[in-house]
Amino acid sequence: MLMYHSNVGDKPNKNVKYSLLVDGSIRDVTQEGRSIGFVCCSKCTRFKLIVVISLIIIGAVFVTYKLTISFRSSPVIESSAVSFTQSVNATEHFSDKIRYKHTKRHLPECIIIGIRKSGTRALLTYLNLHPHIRTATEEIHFFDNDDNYSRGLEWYRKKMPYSFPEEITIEKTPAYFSTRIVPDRVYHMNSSIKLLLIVREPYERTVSDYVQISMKKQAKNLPVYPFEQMVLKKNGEINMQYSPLVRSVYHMYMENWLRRFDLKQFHIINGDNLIKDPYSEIRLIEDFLGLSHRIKKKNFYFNESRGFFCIRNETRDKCLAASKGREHPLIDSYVRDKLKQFFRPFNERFFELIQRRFDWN
Ligand SMILES: Nc1ncnc2c1ncn2[C@@H]1O[C@H](COP(=O)(O)OS(=O)(=O)O)[C@@H](OP(=O)(O)O)[C@H]1O
Repeated sequence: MLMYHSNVGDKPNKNVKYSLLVDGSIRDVTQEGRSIGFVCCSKCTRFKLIVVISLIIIGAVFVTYKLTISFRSSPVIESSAVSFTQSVNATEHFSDKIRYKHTKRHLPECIIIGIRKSGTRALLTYLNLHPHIRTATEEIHFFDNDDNYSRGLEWYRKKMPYSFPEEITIEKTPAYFSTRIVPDRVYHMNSSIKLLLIVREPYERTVSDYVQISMKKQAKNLPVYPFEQMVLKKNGEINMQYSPLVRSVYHMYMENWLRRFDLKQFHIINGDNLIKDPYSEIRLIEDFLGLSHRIKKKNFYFNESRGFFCIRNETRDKCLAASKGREHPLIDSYVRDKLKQFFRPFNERFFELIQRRFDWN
């Protein structure tokens, strides 16, 4: 039904305020909307015809727009049905299972390459709040695992969530940062990819890595030794064979990545700050990815019992799994100071490489 101001008829009827186009004819109505009869189309002026045609075009554009929106909001459940409760508790899995029309699986345009135990899961979970970011739920280990890599890029692509072309797909596998072959392989896939690297104070990260490995050993009934015994040799020297410690010597790995990629392709996230102030770190990432600021302060709330930030939006309220934010053992202060001292020159080298400092030293 289309309305416009009317002046039809030989003798203007004061009651007539508008005419409606009904089935190709024009019907006059009063301002109150009462119909007072049909007026023959042949009396239409050229002006009125232009107005009618314009309104039809506007209507057609509006209908097309509405149809586009409805395409996007009518998901197709791809595999097993997921209940609403599941969707709230495990939204990342949920987004993997539903497929919106006009979406495809895309190779990632951005990868979280590490560093292990620096908050990579929290980072991915937070970024998943953004309406233009799609994240792969699992760590895919494509570039660091020879078997997976030999399956080819098509295998990798199929591990990605469905996304619209304008959305950014992100995968995280923290082992990428410390695996020598990975930069070459990533470069081969996409030399202009964006890389997110989250780092944490190296001593804290080492302890976190130790705790993770100890828990896994415990679960397999394997013996677990104190941290101090693992990081120091019997003669008191630092045990450079201990992998959680070696993984905190960031500059070695960074040098390897910078052989392939320009520093501009990296955004480095302060993992210690992500714990304290996730919102400000996420804003910087939105800028780096060229996205509008859609993740808001209100999406984060501090959960007292967890001692960490959790997230919420209209559909979900989520804290990370209990395996994130584990209690750390109390470490002998002599060993702690010795390790911090040990990391100092390596940290300096890392700061030089990334042209930025953290307050670790
Ligand atoms: N919001 C929130 N909730 C819980 N935990 C948080 C959060 N933000 C950052 N962190 C820190 O993330 C640390 C685990 O890092 P990763 O996710 O990179 O670990 S992993 O490499 O994927 O295993 C984890 O380390 P630990 O404290 O040693 O468990 C946390 O300190």
